[in-house]
Amino acid sequence: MLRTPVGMATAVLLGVVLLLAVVAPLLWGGRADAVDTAHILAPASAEHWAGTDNLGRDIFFRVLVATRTSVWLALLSTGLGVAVGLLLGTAPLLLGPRLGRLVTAAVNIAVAFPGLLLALSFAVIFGAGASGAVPAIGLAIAPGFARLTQTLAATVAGRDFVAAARIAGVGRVRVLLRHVLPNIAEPLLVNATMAAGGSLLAFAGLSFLGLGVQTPGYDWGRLLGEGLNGIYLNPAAALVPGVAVVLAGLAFNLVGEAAAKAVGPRTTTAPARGASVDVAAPAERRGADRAGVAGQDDAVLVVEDLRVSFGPVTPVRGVGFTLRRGEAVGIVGESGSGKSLTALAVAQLIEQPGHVAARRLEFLGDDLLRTPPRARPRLLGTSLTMVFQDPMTSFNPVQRIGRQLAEVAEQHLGQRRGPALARAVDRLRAVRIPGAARRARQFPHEFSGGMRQRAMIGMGLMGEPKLIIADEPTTALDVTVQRQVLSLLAEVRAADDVAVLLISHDLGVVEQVCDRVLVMYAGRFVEDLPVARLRGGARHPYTRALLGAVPDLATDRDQPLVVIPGRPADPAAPPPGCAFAPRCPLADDHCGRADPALVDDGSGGRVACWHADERPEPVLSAATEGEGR
Ligand SMILES: Nc1ncnc2c1ncn2[C@@H]1O[C@H](COP(=O)(O)OP(=O)(O)OP(=O)(O)O)[C@@H](O)[C@H]1O
Repeated sequence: MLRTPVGMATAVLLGVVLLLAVVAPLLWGGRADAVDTAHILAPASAEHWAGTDNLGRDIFFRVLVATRTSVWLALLSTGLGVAVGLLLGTAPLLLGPRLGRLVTAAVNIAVAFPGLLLALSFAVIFGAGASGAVPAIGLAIAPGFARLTQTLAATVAGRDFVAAARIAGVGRVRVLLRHVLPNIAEPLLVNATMAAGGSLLAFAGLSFLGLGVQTPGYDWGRLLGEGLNGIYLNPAAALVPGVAVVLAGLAFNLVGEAAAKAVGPRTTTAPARGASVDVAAPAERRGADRAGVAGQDDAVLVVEDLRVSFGPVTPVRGVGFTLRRGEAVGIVGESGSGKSLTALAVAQLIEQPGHVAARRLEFLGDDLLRTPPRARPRLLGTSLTMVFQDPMTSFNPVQRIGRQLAEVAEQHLGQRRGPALARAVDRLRAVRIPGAARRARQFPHEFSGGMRQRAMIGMGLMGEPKLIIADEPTTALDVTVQRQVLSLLAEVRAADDVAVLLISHDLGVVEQVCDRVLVMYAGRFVEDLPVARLRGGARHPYTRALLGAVPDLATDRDQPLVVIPGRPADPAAPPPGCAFAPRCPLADDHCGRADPALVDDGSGGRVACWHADERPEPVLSAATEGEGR
């Protein structure tokens, strides 16, 4: 913005205002206070450009000299308002959801009062004078700023890189300082600068009403009030301080945009390209013992009867599976079937009002449900890596890639900045990022989607992850890059014996990476089978329907695409009996009444269907309007 004529003019204007605030009292303080009884209330003239006041003092010089008091008091009250607003706005993040809700409610009530009314009320409470007006205006602008901060912080707090940081065990304050605030700095700065312009006007208003600066002190508001008394004799006496207030306010407002660009250019320029992976978790020393314990039965993750609910709605309704060292398991299913919630529940990332319950939820032998909440991030942060889908939210856009990787080593391995950065470069090299040292100094938006994903896997390798949870990691990538990323995942898995839980709606991706497939429908697993048996050996009508809906080279392009008839079950009202029954051509009355359990078939698979052993007619129908996935 500084390169544009308007931006430059605004910056110059603010520069002049600030310069005057510094030098005017030094240069013209004497002339502004010089009493000239021979020229009392003189109109504007060549000698006195804005006339004189009732003591014959030059109004123009008084306006110049008043710049310091006006600007200084406005900045002071803005600083106070911003500080209080930031504290209130970030309280929900720091205090947790319950106390946070109280603060949010208080802020919402305060925002409902008009700012000017608040300022006037506080000014009366604190008493007339600058020392009362500063906190009055500060407290009046704080609620608006708090609301803005809350909204912005909540948006950023829900993004994947924050979830990633939380898995990695980064504390609340650090998450706030390193991940949340830098990403909301730009709009906050714009708002703060505009608030300074507003404070300037508010202060002028209070002084004008006699509640602000008191004699013998003076600011623009006071000069404006005095000038208005004689406006018919000397309009310039009111006009000049009025113009000063407007110009200075305008300068603050317009320059906010330019300042914001200077502070956070990366947040505004980060483009969206490709998907990405998130978080990392290294292993610390005790991870080795833990692996030994887990090694007895090789189980990395044991899940039994896992349920995730939001109030009366239970989108995940009792799922169970075991993941062993080096094993790759895929969860497939239509959108909304509960795949992501299952993964988030394992990573302990379900937020209130969500509730997670399970008969067993063990990671590397530790009972996650019995681990105190404070210890969970530490436990997971050392051995769990999460790879998210959304390319825009996986990395913190305002931190260099190398720094973000290094943070993991600093946090969990206790490494110093230098060695942690060296390790970050080494890990980037390990995931085949060309020019790793140079790339480590770049920001996420300078990486392509595929590179960002590889970098995220590299972040996972900063330690020694035992489990990688990848939630649709390649959905946003083109086929070539997708293949590279999947190969990398497979390599990491093979090299370090890492277990992989891959969430995908793409059966092809699951087939490429996984040993086993869990087919999810309406919050339950309906089939669990080895990948080798997926084509040809699937027993559940839903699994077969999913397979039938994937076009292959033999698919007749002249025919409409095959879809699964009907709509996925509503998690708020799952049908009684088998949830798939309303869409299943094999369904009978019994299916509509009784929900089949997931039963071991004795040959390495499990299926939940009353008709699993029947060879059904195809459950597919041609696509019709309003139907489909
Ligand atoms: N925070 C939440 N509050 C209430 N309901 C939620 C919440 N998060 C998810 N759900 C609901 O839970 C169900 C399962 O969501 P989930 O994200 O696990 O589905 P999914 O199978 O991963 O789908 P997709 O492939 O589209 O991500 C959906 O119906 C969703 O609307």
